[in-house]
Amino acid sequence: MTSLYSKELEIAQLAVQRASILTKRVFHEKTKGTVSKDDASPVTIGDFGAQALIISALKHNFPHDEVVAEEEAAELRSNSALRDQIWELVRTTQLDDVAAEGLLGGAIKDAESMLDIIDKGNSKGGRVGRIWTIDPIDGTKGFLRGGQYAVCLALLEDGEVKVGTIGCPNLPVDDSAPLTADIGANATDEEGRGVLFSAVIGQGATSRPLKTGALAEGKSISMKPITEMSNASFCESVEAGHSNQSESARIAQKLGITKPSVRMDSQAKYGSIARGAGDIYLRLPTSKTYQEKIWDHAAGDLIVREAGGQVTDTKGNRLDFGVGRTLATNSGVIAAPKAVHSQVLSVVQEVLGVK
Ligand SMILES: Nc1ncnc2c1ncn2[C@@H]1O[C@H](COP(=O)(O)O)[C@@H](OP(=O)(O)O)[C@H]1O
Ligand SMILES: [Mg+2]
Ligand SMILES: [Mg+2]
Ligand SMILES: [Mg+2]
Repeated sequence: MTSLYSKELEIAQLAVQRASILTKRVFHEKTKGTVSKDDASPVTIGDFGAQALIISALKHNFPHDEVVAEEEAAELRSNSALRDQIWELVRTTQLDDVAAEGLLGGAIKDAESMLDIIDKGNSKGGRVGRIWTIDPIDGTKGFLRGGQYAVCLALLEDGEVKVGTIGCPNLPVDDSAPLTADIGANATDEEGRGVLFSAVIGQGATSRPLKTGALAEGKSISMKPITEMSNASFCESVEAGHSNQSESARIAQKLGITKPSVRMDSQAKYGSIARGAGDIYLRLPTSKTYQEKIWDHAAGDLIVREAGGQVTDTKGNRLDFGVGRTLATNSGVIAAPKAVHSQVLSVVQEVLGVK
């Protein structure tokens, strides 16, 4: 393995696999340690634990890189019961392949170190240098419902996404399985579920079964060309508060799309269109003030573009990951195969009244 970013890709994939094991364990626990964040969104012991395991692996391999991660340990420093619950999970979650676990640097020393590691995800981001961005559980609401969720990791270099990995424990392994709305209670551990999507800039996108040890062999994936808009399928968030679902319905109708939208949580949407299970992903702003977070989009943006897609905001600009922890200069997301992206964008702009 001598290609560019091969070590980063291998570590990212193994780190996402290990964190995914932890999230699946949490899913089966009766109490998920759910607490409400300042913005009223939920976070669970799975989010904190997965973030600790991923940052630990990154710091072991790339000690000088910065990290922008979603969660912070402040709440855990004043809630030792919650801290101990997370520590128990983190302490006892490993890959079941000794060599792979060794590559990630093995276990974290103790509960205090775990809190410090979680807080190493506090970089401000920006346009200079190597910055990893982590969403330890994307779609936490989906996770709690037993629907789709994703463990997401991407490497930015000078503001550009170079490596992206998304682990989707509840998506079918089969790339050709049709896209289905999965809003909950379909749950984990079913045979044939769990997929890991990845991409490296200039090297294409892949999918492989999500394993508990060494990496499975990957297959190249690509977006499906849309021959008839009437047969296209588009996906969007389950959450009406995250994306305007009445505007998306009007856009779909104007495009001639006849199927109802497929609503699923998390960056599983990006992975699903990248492998041709779906065609278009729309995320339409619900407020003028909300700024999308870089960890919600970085891996998906690269995976879709490397699979033959285009990703822009509603103004037609590429997502800019170099402005900080948020996509402060962008609004919404339009992801579609390259050949039809401009057609989709112009209808989006017409319906939203965007110049
Ligand atoms: N008002 C809002 N508009 C758009 N996205 C929002 C939002 N409030 C929260 N989100 C983000 O939406 C993400 C989930 O994406 P989706 O809606 O596609 O499932 C959440 O990620 P987390 O679950 O990691 O917190 C959260 O960051
Ligand atoms: Mg969150
Ligand atoms: Mg998220
Ligand atoms: Mg999250």
